[in-house]
Amino acid sequence: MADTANTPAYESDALIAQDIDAYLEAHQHKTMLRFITCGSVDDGKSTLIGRLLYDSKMIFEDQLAALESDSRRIGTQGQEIDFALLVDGLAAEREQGITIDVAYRFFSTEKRKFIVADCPGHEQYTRNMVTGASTADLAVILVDARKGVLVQTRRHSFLCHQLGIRSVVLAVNKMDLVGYDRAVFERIVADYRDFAATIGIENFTAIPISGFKGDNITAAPSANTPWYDGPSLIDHLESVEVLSAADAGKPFRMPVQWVNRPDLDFRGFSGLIASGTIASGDAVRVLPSGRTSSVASVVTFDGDLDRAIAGQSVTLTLADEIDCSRGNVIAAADDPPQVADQFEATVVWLADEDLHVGRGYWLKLATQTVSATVQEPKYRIDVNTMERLAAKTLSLNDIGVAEVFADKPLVFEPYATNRTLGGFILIDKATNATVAAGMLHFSLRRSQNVHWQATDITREHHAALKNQTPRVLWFTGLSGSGKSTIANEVEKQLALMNRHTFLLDGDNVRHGLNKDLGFTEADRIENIRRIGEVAKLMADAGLIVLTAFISPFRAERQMVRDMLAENEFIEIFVDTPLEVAEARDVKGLYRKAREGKLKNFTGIDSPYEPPENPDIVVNTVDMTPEEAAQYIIRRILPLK
Ligand SMILES: Nc1ncnc2c1ncn2[C@@H]1O[C@H](COP(=O)(O)OS(=O)(=O)O)[C@@H](OP(=O)(O)O)[C@H]1O
Ligand SMILES: Nc1ncnc2c1ncn2[C@@H]1O[C@H](COP(=O)(O)OP(=O)(O)O)[C@@H](O)[C@H]1O
Repeated sequence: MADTANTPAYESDALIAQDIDAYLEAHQHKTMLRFITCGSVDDGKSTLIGRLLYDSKMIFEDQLAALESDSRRIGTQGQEIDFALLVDGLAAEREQGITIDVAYRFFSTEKRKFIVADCPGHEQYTRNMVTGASTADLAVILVDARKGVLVQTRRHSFLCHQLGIRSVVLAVNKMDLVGYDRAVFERIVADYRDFAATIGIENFTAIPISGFKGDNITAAPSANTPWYDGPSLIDHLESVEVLSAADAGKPFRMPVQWVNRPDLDFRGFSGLIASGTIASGDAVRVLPSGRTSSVASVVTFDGDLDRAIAGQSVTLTLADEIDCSRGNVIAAADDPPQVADQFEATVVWLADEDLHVGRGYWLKLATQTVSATVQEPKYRIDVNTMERLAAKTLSLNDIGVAEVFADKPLVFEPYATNRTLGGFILIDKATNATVAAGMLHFSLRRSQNVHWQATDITREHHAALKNQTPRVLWFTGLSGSGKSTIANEVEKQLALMNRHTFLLDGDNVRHGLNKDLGFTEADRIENIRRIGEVAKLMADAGLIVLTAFISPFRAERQMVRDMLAENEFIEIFVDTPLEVAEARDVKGLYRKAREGKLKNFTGIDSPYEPPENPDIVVNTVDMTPEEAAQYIIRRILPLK
């Protein structure tokens, strides 16, 4: 009965049949609501989605594809835009190697278009939910009326709130199985309200439904719930304010995606408006440089606009020739976002491999990409109990709060204010996989107060005074491979050639600067990071630096290479087999490690990642230290 009673009559069917152009035109101007459905497998999520699609006479994806090709054939573009939105999001994530188990479905009613992210399964729930929720405006939290608020309900609500979803619908489903009992509904709503307040959800809309029978899905109240005086689910989804509308009221921000320069006469900055509105004549500021100008024109594919708003893709031309490139943000001149390089953030770990504290990852925020490290988490959150737990690292599906340090300033806003400029992902530099999603809270005050001091005597001056080209000769290899012995020999020979050098090794680093560090993975990463920074300063001072550390991980050696000028970093692999180094056992450490008296020993129970493309390889089985040194020097000459 509810089935037929709730099925509305749709004009769109007739319109599609008679005048596809008119249909597409009307369709394109409807607002779009992105929402996520959360619930356990048996909460009736699939039934509900099926019901929504069915009752709204959903345009099935294959029909949409047919429509799309039809529209192409008859020269209309309207339909393609929406579909691309759907497909693009997925493609971008696939490129980043993330496993997505989120099904996105598209449907539309007379009033609005919808994209619903359906995140099935218990396994890897966090990863799925983060993927689905990060772009959603609203969450439908499904609760089985027979079971009430469960641990999953709490977890899903918490995650949605963390990801910035501010519209929550508590859909109390399977009301038919509790006899449409008002008291049951009200008790669940009261329970949920108590919980919601503890995690910061201030309000939500509770609707008693039956996905199976169709009660209160498209029309309310259903005859079975005369006591309910709220909207039907569809009514609510059609009328709730969408995020992009809210974003339009905020200050103007547009991350620059690319500089559009078809010829010498035109230079425009293209991007998607993240918030606010823009019109020609508006004063803008380009960040991080802080330069100001005003908008000369707002250009789109279909011609110039008087005004553009959040959610639109536009090209801006400016009145002045100022520097502005991909990754910059064009913002309201009098209300710009912040610029900083150190932050506190919530980090959701999405990869099988744990977070390496201190390792450099690519951080992508809007159109900006920088190298960044995550510090040891302040805590991680048990998503079932909301408890804060101590953590040394983050594992798959963990959510933690940690400081994040970027190697360059980022234009940002707190995620709670602006999802586009506050949300980021971390990418493993070696595998290119997305390993984390994050939400910036605020910048650390110390990062705002540290500024680069431009010095008059440049690194070029320093090098010229020493009459040499600075280099960092980075020796890497197992303990006992011969790094120190050979580096020492190289330094002696360079000294004979009047070169200005400095050898960094365990004796002068691990006993001083790094005496607080041991041999855990995180400590080794930090050890190499600091040594890299010191080597860089010394190279800036014009020196030829030699370093002799195991430096077991490719990622950190690459990090140091990236820190230095082109061709300055020379990776020298002291390629001594483990058996040989172990037989030498200069300090007796291999024996101790074999006896289990020394943990985390490289080559025994801690990994060594040999270089894939070292600049120089030396073989200490066939070469004496002197020969190896000679060979290295020949390879690095000339040094002027
Ligand atoms: N667990 C464990 N694993 C490896 N090495 C150990 C360990 N404990 C102490 N040592 C001694 O410390 C030296 C290695 O320090 P490094 O700073 O080169 O190591 S790392 O680059 O941070 O991995 C290394 O010196 P070398 O033999 O000169 O390489 C060892 O003597
Ligand atoms: N061809 C060689 N090159 C370097 N060291 C060698 C060679 N042959 C033997 N050795 C010996 O191996 C040991 C290497 O130790 P060390 O230089 O401290 O290694 P690492 O710094 O890599 O731990 C020294 O005792 C050195 O005399």
